[in-house]
Amino acid sequence: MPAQTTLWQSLARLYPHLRPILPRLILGLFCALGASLMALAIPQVFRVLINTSLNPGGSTAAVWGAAGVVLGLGILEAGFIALRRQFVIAPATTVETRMRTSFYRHLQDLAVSFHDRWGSGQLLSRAMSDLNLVRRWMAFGAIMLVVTALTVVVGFTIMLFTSWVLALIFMAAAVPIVIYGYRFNRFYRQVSRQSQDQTGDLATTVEESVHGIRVLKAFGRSREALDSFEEQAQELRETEVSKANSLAKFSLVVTLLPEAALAVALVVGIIAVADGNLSIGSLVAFFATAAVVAGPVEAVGPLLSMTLTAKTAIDRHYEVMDAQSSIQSPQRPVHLNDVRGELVFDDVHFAYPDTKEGTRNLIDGVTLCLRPGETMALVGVTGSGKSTLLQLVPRLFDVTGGSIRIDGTDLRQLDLEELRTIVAVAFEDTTLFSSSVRDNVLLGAEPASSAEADQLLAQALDVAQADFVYSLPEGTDTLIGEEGLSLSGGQRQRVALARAIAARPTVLIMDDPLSALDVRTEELVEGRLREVLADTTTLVVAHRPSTVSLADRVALMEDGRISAVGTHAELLAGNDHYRYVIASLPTEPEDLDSPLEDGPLPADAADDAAGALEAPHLDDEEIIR
Ligand SMILES: Nc1ncnc2c1ncn2[C@@H]1O[C@H](COP(=O)(O)OP(=O)(O)OP(=O)(O)O)[C@@H](O)[C@H]1O
Repeated sequence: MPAQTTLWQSLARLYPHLRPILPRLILGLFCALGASLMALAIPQVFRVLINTSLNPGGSTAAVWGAAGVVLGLGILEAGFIALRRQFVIAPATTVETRMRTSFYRHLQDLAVSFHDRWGSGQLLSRAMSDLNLVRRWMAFGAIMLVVTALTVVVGFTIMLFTSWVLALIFMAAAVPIVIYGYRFNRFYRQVSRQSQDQTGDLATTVEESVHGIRVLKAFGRSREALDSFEEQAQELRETEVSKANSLAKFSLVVTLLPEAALAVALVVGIIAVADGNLSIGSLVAFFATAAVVAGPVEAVGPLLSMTLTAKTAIDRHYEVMDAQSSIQSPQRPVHLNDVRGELVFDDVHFAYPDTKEGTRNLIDGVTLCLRPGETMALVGVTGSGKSTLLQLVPRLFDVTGGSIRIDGTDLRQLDLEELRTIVAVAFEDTTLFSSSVRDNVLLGAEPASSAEADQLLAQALDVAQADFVYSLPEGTDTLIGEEGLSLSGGQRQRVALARAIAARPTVLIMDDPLSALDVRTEELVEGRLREVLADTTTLVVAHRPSTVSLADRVALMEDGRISAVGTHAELLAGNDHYRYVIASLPTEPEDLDSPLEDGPLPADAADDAAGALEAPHLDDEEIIR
């Protein structure tokens, strides 16, 4: 539940963003005020004109003079309005862009656990529509609210001096408006918050459906998805209708009551003129001023609603901006020179934040040592926490107990950016960005020159067996579409693997990144990886015996710990649980789409598990380190 704040507290949070543009906003305010004063001055010209020049014996020249003054005032009013726009629009869009950029930067900094909790649509609507609302309020709402208030005060003062009796009648209408406005404010704040949250939920639904369109179509669930979307859209519609109704009622009260008061004032005014207590010119000036004041009074409803919506948008913005990243660089980071790549897990414990109390930690005392340059496969039954353990290395999550060290230094002592240069990750679920193959592959690389970039790109694509990119329409410059949807699963995996390789990491973390490759391509990739990344320490989650057999050693994960470490052959020979896990792994790739997919399976890969059974037997105790 978000913390409740008052309108002023919420608006005050904008001050740091507004400070740099304050002079221009103030100039804009003066211009808006100038425009209002010009409008208010026009009735005074009428008063003078009617009371003097239109009387018998009045001069025609005075009428022309008055007309000229009215025209001049009108031109000045229009000029002030144009200047107001000039002063405020550009700086307000600058503030909007800056706020949006800092919002995006903050999203990048926030830990994965934050993104696990928040729907993407909620973040999207905060980044786009909420900041748009804030900008419109800054550029128009805030200024007009001040100008409206001042115009009403100045206008009412003029009306008071013109005829205090009529002015008090007009003023009487303000009492019920203020009372009703208080109720409107409370209701409208709630409903506008609800509507903005529902918009975010709806955006999440659209995002998920577009992302999962293949699954929806394949399972024939498009109809159900549409029904659920319609239901959400309907809820949003109802909220919007109740928002609009509440604003319409408030606007009605704000318009009707002053009009009714003016009707009463007209009767009283005419009687006063008939009795000789008020001049005709003053009566005309009073009503002309009332007409000028009526505009701002009627605008109070929409302006108030705009302000309340902006308040909600500011609150929603700061709910994200106030979230602290639980994973940060230390104040005084340790810098590692010449990293060798020894990776040590020392009694590592971890539980996800939403884990029920009293449940055993998912990672419950993992102790493991990877020597520099070693390739270690991580094996375990599904759900045993292998992927979770890998995510602790680049600090996507932090350990809740124990430590992970690179070359003897706790990861938490390293600068995050430096850590993520040392460690590169290739996930099974590959995310490619909407840009060229080249940009995707070189995402984590820091080449010194474009020639080096070309070389890195070619080498990474070669190692990942991703030569297919050269036959794409624009070669490596081909845009691979939103999240690489235009590529097949295996192609995407190879581009993502090339990305990890191009980063030239000292420690490479791979979460079953070759699952979509056929065994022979996988073997080729592994072979080339060994050559190119001979000094790279690699920890790879393996779901196939073929991947396992290519590793120097294998670590077996069981009940949140590493229960055995050894070569594939050693473990097969001496560990029942390992044999059980290996037997349950699929031997076939999930997606045969490589250029070599039609080739025969190499005999050694096919016979892998069986052949290894003949390996010598070793005790678990003997092989664990
Ligand atoms: N972000 C998360 N928040 C909460 N729980 C999670 C999260 N990610 C995974 N889990 C839970 O942690 C457990 C281990 O998941 P993990 O993906 O690490 O297992 P795994 O051994 O890699 O499984 P598999 O072999 O099927 O990929 C699962 O029960 C899963 O539901």
